[in-house]
Amino acid sequence: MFIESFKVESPNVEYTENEIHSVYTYETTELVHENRKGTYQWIVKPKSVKYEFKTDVHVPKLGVMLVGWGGNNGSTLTAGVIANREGISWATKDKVQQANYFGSLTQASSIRVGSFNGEEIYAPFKSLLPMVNPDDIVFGGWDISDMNLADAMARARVLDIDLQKQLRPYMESMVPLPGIYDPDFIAANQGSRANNVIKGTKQEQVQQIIKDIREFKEKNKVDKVVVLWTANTERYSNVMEGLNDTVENLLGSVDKNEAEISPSTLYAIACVMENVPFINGSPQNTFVPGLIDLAIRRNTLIGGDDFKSGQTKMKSVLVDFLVGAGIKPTSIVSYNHLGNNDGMNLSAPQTFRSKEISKSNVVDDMVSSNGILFEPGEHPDHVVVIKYVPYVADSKRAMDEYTSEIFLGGRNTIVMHNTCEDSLLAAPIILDLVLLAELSTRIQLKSEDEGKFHSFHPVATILSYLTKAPLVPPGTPVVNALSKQRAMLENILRACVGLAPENNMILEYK
Ligand SMILES: NC(=O)c1ccc[n+]([C@@H]2O[C@H](COP(=O)([O-])OP(=O)(O)OC[C@H]3O[C@@H](n4cnc5c(N)ncnc54)[C@H](O)[C@@H]3O)[C@@H](O)[C@H]2O)c1
Ligand SMILES: O=P([O-])([O-])O[C@@H]1[C@@H](O)[C@H](O)[C@@H](O)[C@H](O)[C@@H]1O
Repeated sequence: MFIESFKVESPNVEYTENEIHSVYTYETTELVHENRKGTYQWIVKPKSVKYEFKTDVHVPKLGVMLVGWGGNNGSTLTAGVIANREGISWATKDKVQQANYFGSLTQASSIRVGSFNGEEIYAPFKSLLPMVNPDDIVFGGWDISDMNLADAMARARVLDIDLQKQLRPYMESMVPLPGIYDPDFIAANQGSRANNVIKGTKQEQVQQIIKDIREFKEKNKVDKVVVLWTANTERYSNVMEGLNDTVENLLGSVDKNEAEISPSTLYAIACVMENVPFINGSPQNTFVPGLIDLAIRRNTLIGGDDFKSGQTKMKSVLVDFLVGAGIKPTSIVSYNHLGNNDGMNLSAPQTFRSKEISKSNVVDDMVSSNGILFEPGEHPDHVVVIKYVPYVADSKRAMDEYTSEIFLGGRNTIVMHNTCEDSLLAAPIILDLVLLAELSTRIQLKSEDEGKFHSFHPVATILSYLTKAPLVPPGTPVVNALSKQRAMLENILRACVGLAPENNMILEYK
């Protein structure tokens, strides 16, 4: 059965006018490796840690500024939110389609809250904690192309024509602000659209971004801004001592107009200096060490990298299933072709390499979790191929082959064809990223060993379900298995309202 909302009644949860305050016992383990009677043993000790969570229930008026606003993802997301807000429906060749938020975890998925009279009871994921209603988001942003959002939507060739016609009046007045353009970091084929760029030194560009954010906030009277990069994939920046390895060196390099500081890092510096969350939806290493340290120093949320939308999302499910079932993946070949501008940009070797890295590392944690199947350092053959085929446009065609070893020397091969409508899959993920980033900045926590409440670590691992290459604080394990990432996110939000983690035991019926 599905319910629309619920309230937790517990001595561990207090709802006040300003916050939800919960006391939560975190059950974990402590491991020791000790010499017991002459032999070393791994000892696992269950451990309980008391936490308190406080969630500010005042949902802000949220402004979202997209870098690459005029792109396929940016225009599709903007269009989708307007269509939902205005309750637009449109004719397709099959039926009259209503706007929806399908593909958004926060807007279209559910959680189990218990059972009632022998029936499992589920509620909307978004009913866990007060979240921004996406219909209320004010969009803005930057693009190196000056095309207005209505024309950008048409250029993207993602949405039905009848929908586009109804949206045009809302979007034609939306024009991206000039962006920071550096041809050295994206494919040369992007140069023809770069007619809307910020001139000046890197420092002047950073200051312009800061000014843009302030003016956007003032003009739209928003309480908070979140900035998200959905611009083209850049090549990796070289990380070098003295250049970008520390805060001082990074900011010094900007002052010296060092060529190796990328546009995405400049946007991120501006956001962190302005205490505005910055999320990287692409695979490049925007977050060089100096920037991570700057975000930590200023306690400003950063998150990324690279939306996990289709082929890789499936991979983080399938490999988790195989390894979890004791089946040994030995060869993974991921091919796809696409014909949008993203694909055209990725046709350059240096930008493709950024994507190849994020699409390849996604199985590392699952492989290293099973020493029965894999020797230390052993991993499946893993190949990623991306081809640019203009005709298919945004309708990316992914073809995967997973070969595994099974019982008694058997072989299992899974072949999959997955038509991922890239922007229609990515847009809801962008929405979740900005909504969850905003929510997480309203949560404070404190363990029994800590004297005062504090925010989550600025490097937002809570967003990892939505990214191919989760950005984590130094020394933190990277988890890519989709089910674990979703469980982590849901269980943290459950803890904020004093609900135990979903353990799927349903002992009541055992
Ligand atoms: N399913 C998906 O679509 C998906 C999944 C994962 C990652 N991504 C990443 O998301 C990004 C956007 O994808 P898309 O399909 O919307 O691409 P797109 O090419 O349609 O849009 C990118 C936009 O960014 C603009 N741009 C480029 N450099 C800029 C800069 N420095 N400042 C401001 N604007 C700039 C371009 O003019 C373009 O309008 C890409 O990096 C892509 O790899 C997409
Ligand atoms: O998320 P996913 O479908 O695995 O990966 C996608 C790639 O397959 C595609 O080639 C690229 O253009 C998209 O930006 C996205 O990164």
